[in-house]
Amino acid sequence: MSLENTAVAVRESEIARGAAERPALPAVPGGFPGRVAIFLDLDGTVLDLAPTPDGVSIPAEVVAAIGVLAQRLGGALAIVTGRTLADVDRILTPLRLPTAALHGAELRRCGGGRVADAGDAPPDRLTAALGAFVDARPGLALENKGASVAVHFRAAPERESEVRERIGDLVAMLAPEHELQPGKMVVEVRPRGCDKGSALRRLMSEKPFVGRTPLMLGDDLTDEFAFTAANELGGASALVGDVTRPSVATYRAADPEAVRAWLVALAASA
Ligand SMILES: O=P(O)(O)OC[C@H]1O[C@H](O[C@H]2O[C@H](CO)[C@@H](O)[C@H](O)[C@H]2O)[C@H](O)[C@@H](O)[C@@H]1O
Repeated sequence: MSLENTAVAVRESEIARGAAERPALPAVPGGFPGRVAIFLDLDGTVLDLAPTPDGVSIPAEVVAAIGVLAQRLGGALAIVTGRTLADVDRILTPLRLPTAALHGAELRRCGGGRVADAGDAPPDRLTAALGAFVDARPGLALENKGASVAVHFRAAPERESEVRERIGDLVAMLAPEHELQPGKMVVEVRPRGCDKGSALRRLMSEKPFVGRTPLMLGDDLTDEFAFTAANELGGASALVGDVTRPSVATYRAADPEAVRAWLVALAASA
């Protein structure tokens, strides 16, 4: 069965089921009512989590498989991530895929055309206050991404509630046009209204995605926006990892290794 003609059906009854009951991502996405479009989150989905943002890597054969799939789908394969576009391009070199970066604040359309910047950077006074907060607490790290800024506490997990509380207060005081995006051992500040769901919908409204059936793979809270969008557009979604929290995802995959194997197998299938 060719990828173009295969698919996955969304079953209403699967929505919000527990992870254990969610069916595994099919080896080949069968059952979609039309041609598929694939949307991939990176960290925790395609990439194993690492101690620091720079510590991630991806096997060359997986990059190659993603490239093959993108070509086979007529370009309808996009990255949907909290990372910057520059980071995505560095990690997936030499690919230049359609990408919603910074939770959708940066958007690159298929063909590498126009990059839309939907969000302003948080004000300097907020970044400075976050920097001072992080500098005073060993184990915390600031990741300044332009339109979005992240405070990582992976090396100091005991500081989680302090980080959440303080950043919440600072954003309310200094950057009310931005909002908090919690993630894995991280709290991010992103432009209000920029989320992965809006980004997926925007890509789906344009060639070569328009008219296709979206399948979104992700692992984190931020991916729930995109799961909802994919499901509502008649597609499906897969939650990656040993996740027990409620989710609207319709499928599951055990871990990033399983996702990488799935991509390689899909690319190898005729
Ligand atoms: O949307 P994603 O592609 O999943 O990106 C989400 C964030 O990923 C990165 O942070 C996470 O991964 C790091 C490397 O594994 C890990 O050290 C960190 O604890 C995780 O939160 C990235 O640094 C962020 O900018 C992304 O928003």
